[in-house]
Amino acid sequence: MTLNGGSGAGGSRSAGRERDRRRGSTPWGPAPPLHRRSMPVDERDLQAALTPGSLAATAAGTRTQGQRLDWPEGSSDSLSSGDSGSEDGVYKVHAAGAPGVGKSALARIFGGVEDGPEAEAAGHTYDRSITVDGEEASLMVYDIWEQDGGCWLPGHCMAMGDAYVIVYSITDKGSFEKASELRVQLRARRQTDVPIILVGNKSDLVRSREVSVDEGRACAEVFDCKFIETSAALHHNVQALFEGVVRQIRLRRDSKEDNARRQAGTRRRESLGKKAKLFLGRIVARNSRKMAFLAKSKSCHDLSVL
Ligand SMILES: Nc1nc2c(ncn2[C@@H]2O[C@H](COP(=O)(O)OP(=O)(O)OP(=O)(O)O)[C@@H](O)[C@H]2O)c(=O)[nH]1
Repeated sequence: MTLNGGSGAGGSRSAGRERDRRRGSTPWGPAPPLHRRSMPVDERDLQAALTPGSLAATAAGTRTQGQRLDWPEGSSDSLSSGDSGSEDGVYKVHAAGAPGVGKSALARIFGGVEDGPEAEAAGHTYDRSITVDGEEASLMVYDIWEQDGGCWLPGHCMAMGDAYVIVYSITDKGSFEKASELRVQLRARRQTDVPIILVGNKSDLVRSREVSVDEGRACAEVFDCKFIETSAALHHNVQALFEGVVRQIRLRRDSKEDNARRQAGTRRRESLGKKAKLFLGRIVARNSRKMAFLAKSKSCHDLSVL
């Protein structure tokens, strides 16, 4: 996030920033008039905000305020009364990446916060309810990744996310390499199958491109995550990114439920002969491994499939 030496959490956070490390940036115009959904946080606020109760309360507050939160253009998103699928009702999404790649810009677009002085005061956490594929989801996007590659609360950042958006700038090879590092660190910390989306931002800066689309896609395939290129400046693919995040979380949730159902079914079939059971199990496992491999190797750019 572009943070001037302001007050509060934002001010202290920005104190050690090395602004000249930012690359390929051009000023961009104000965001379309959206409802603002952000809040300033400091470390204590964040600790409190991370408790399941307060997250649920935030989500509930979002709904009771009854505001409609629209994407910029041509969106089918709307506020509805349904529940989102995460345990506490809010999907927690972390934006990570090297300095100056556009994490804050993307988060602010999601939160509907306009660029400029208002954004400086807005804080680093953005919540919003969106409807994806006819089902409402509440998202809390955390833009709290520090420039030294850590986070205000590293344990929390790595442990509490329902999804991670690892951003690099297509104009900065170093940020691309950093993204791979982060991906490795994240997988080392998170044993669970948490969705990670690799985001090549600043796709509008075509002349300064240092990372090709193919390199981005290949990296996502190697690291087993999803891939999308965005331009926060042009608001290009930002909606697709956050809708994709929701779809990825849901797909994993659904696949866990399927597995649980399959296991329950297996227990019911215990009366079947042992040999037949083993035989069927092996065929199913072999097929699903094959299918998973094929799907993974072809679909890193498709955020609507696993
Ligand atoms: N041209 C262009 N500039 C962008 C884009 N996204 C962000 N920027 C600019 O890049 C600079 C850094 O953006 P930020 O959103 O502050 O980046 P960040 O990753 O949050 O940076 P830190 O908070 O320092 O980690 C700002 O000047 C933005 O206006 C983009 O898609 N295209």
